[in-house]
Amino acid sequence: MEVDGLVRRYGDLTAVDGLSFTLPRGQMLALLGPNGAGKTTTVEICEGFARPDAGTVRVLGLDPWKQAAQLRPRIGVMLQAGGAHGSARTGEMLDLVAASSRDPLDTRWLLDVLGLTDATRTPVRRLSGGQVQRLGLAMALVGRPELLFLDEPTAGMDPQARHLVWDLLRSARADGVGILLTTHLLDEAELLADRIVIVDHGRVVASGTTEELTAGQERTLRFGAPTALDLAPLRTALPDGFVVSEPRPGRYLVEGDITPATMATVTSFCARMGVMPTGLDAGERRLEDVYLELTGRALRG
Ligand SMILES: Nc1ncnc2c1ncn2[C@@H]1O[C@H](COP(=O)(O)OP(=O)(O)OP(=O)(O)O)[C@@H](O)[C@H]1O
Repeated sequence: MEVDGLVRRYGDLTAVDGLSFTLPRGQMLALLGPNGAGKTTTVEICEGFARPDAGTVRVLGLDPWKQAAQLRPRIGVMLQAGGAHGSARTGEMLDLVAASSRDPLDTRWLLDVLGLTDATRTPVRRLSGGQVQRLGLAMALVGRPELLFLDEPTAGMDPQARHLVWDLLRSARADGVGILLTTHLLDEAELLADRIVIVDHGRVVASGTTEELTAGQERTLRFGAPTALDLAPLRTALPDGFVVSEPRPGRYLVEGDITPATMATVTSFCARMGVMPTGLDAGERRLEDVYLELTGRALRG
């Protein structure tokens, strides 16, 4: 899937402002961004539900707006609201979607995999929030899509359901299914996605693998040990330019270009002193740190 220079306006508002990214077949890409960043608008255009004002979009080699009828049977869409009729029963709803696809998965098997067998005869409106989400995922998967669009798929799910869904998405990807995921759960993106695209104000502000986004030389190393250690041997053992201090009793800080050799020096110093370092931490940046640096901490409307 290729999105190039995508623009979408609503009156005076430019919701998507020249957005570009690619999703290779069989990979999982996470679109991240604050509320109102333009993610849903982008995904709707890729699904063929909305028309772009400018730019080009190719999904499975097709133009999603002009060739929507050809594209639809090849993609699976999981909507935030679930997309199921409230009065239909869970099993009936899934059967209905299955009946409209050429080679559907076995619906009983799918309900079982998603832990919905006991809810087969339950009207959709009586399902819990997490069950509705799982039904939505079943509806997206039942037609054996080549590409899956998932809008916050695990929002409102308990940890058990979330792990189940993650496993299911990993096995779909292993079967060659491409996945475009939007999520506000940065640990979910970090855990699952091959590539991350961070969007703000309708533009890409960063993209790459988690490792690429969080890369950079660490500048601090912290560890805990008994208070008032004699730090002179550690200072001697470290290269010039390193600063070693005990900013709080029992918490030690090493500042400089932290490398594996720095770690080794610190642990062998501790061994010589006969102390056990605790919480040895090289100030590793997480996706959340990068995300907040790029998009700020201010709340969005
Ligand atoms: N049909 C519409 N008419 C007018 N404005 C719209 C319409 N759809 C979206 N917008 C506006 O476009 C902007 C982008 O919205 P969009 O739903 O794409 O953001 P999002 O990144 O998906 O946000 P969220 O994380 O809250 O789902 C927002 O300011 C939104 O209010």
